[in-house]
Amino acid sequence: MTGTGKFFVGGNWKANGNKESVKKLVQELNDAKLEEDVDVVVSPPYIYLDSVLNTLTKRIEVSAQNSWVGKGGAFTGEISAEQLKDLGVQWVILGHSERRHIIGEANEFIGKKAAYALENGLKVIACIGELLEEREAGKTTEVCFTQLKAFADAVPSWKDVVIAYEPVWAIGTGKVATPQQAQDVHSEIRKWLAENVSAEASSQTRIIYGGSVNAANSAELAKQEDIDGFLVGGASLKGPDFATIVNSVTSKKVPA
Ligand SMILES: O=C[C@H](O)COP(=O)(O)O
Repeated sequence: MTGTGKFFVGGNWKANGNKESVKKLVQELNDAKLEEDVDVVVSPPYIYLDSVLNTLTKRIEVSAQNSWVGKGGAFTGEISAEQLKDLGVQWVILGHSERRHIIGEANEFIGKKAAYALENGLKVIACIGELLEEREAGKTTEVCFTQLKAFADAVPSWKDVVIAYEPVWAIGTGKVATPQQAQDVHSEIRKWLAENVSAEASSQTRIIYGGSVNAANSAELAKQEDIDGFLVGGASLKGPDFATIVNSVTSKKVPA
């Protein structure tokens, strides 16, 4: 089984940066030479979204790192999907492991967020992935499928959803999954989509990998048939490194 979707690379800046470093990063991205056949998205912290939208090349789309579960209102500290849309934001990352495991967001809540974001015209980067102890207990696919099902139960369509498989043990640790480890899970996710959603969702939904992706390891990962791109954390804070990861799409074209 192989996906047919366009290669996709997202840069999740998390809660990093300040006005000066964001300006520098935007400049680096504007100067970068990016392969054409890749969807490129960056995700700055909320407070920099507006300035990034106003200064970043339109070649690159912009994502929020979270959004509120429903209509905006009396929810102190939250940002609604309507507000993100109003600003011109095109994407939102939902279900990131840092929000699941540090903030405590649950599957059903995340699924509702995805449905509400889609309903309001945002595209969704839906994150799933297992903890180290879950992998060691042989529960990787069980955990991923449970998280996937929560999205599937809530969203009306997968057309505007990209799935990011991010094993938690690989995030920010420098311990990247091997290309084979990532490929095995991606292939299981694609099979799950075929069996539980539709053949169309299975072939067309991009399944991207996240977890210690960098400029040195992205080409090998990109060669795997079910890896349709990346969600990059730390390495997305350096424009030239992020551009190298985007351009690893060229190794996809070389038969592995
Ligand atoms: O959203 C991105 C992931 O959490 C990966 O982060 P990382 O590349 O710093 O490991």
